[in-house]
Amino acid sequence: MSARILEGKVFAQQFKDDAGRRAEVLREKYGVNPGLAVIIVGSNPASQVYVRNKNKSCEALGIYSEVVEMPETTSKQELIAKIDELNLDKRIHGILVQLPLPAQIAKDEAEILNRIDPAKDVDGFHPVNVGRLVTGEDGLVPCTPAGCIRMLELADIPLDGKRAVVIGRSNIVGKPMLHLLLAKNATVTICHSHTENLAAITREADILVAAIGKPNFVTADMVKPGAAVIDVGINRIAPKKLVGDVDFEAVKEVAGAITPVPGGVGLLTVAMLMQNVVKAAEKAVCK
Ligand SMILES: Nc1nc(=O)c2c([nH]1)NC[C@@H]1CN(c3ccc(C(=O)N[C@@H](CCC(=O)O)C(=O)O)cc3)C=[N+]21
Repeated sequence: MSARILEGKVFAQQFKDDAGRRAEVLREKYGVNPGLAVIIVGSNPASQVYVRNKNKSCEALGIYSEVVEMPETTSKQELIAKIDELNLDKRIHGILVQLPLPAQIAKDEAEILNRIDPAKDVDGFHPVNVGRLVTGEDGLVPCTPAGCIRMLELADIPLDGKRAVVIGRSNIVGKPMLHLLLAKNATVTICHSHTENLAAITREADILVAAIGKPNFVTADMVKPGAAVIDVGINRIAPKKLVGDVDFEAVKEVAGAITPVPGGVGLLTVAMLMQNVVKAAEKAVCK
């Protein structure tokens, strides 16, 4: 039997509708419109879809959005000066520095991201927000993992007591995913490039999250029959061809539920970004 396809747009639309209603309340009751600033340094082609989808979503929800384009050769000091300016800007409730950064400042990534006011850190990458996630305090949660968890809940896929396996240990997906699944009482295992016997571990997963960045990494023999498979990968294998980390055609015959790429998790990421911008604006208003 073929798996249930978890269509990203169905879930993303619900998150965006909710963000739109809350933005409307902020405008009507407080005269405040949520605002997002996206800083792009240089031109990374992989980032362009994301920027396009973010702009479209902001427009649809009436959220103010500003794209700050800085040259490829921007120095750390120049980027930090821009962040400082946006930290003080009253119209801006969310700041996102598009990753990856160009080579000459890539090594300064942590210092740069840590400069963003945690209250405006809509990516949830600042150590203050990471700490809140780990301890279970309310904060801004990274968009991709947050979207995956909300989708699993809306899709009625049980997490409590279940085995969840995350492949990938990035700060952006793998690690926050671990904490979100743990908070839902799943038993969580993280696998990564040094994991021995990876397939034996993934075959135990009731929920399998693939965030590796390698096309077709997860094959059908690695999946437990009936498992929910969440594909976080976005791999461009040709100018117009996007694939995930999961061998979709084969795995959908084994899994119970699966997300497609495109049309899956990517759309949730954008929707959760809208939620985070609105949340940051709500907190700013109620301070
Ligand atoms: N600070 C920062 N935060 C990020 O969250 C971040 C980033 N930098 N840098 C780039 C990556 C990539 N990313 C995507 C989000 C949505 C889609 C997306 O909307 N994908 C759709 C459309 C695909 C298409 O139209 O080709 C889909 O998968 O269906 C793609 C890619 C966020 N990232």
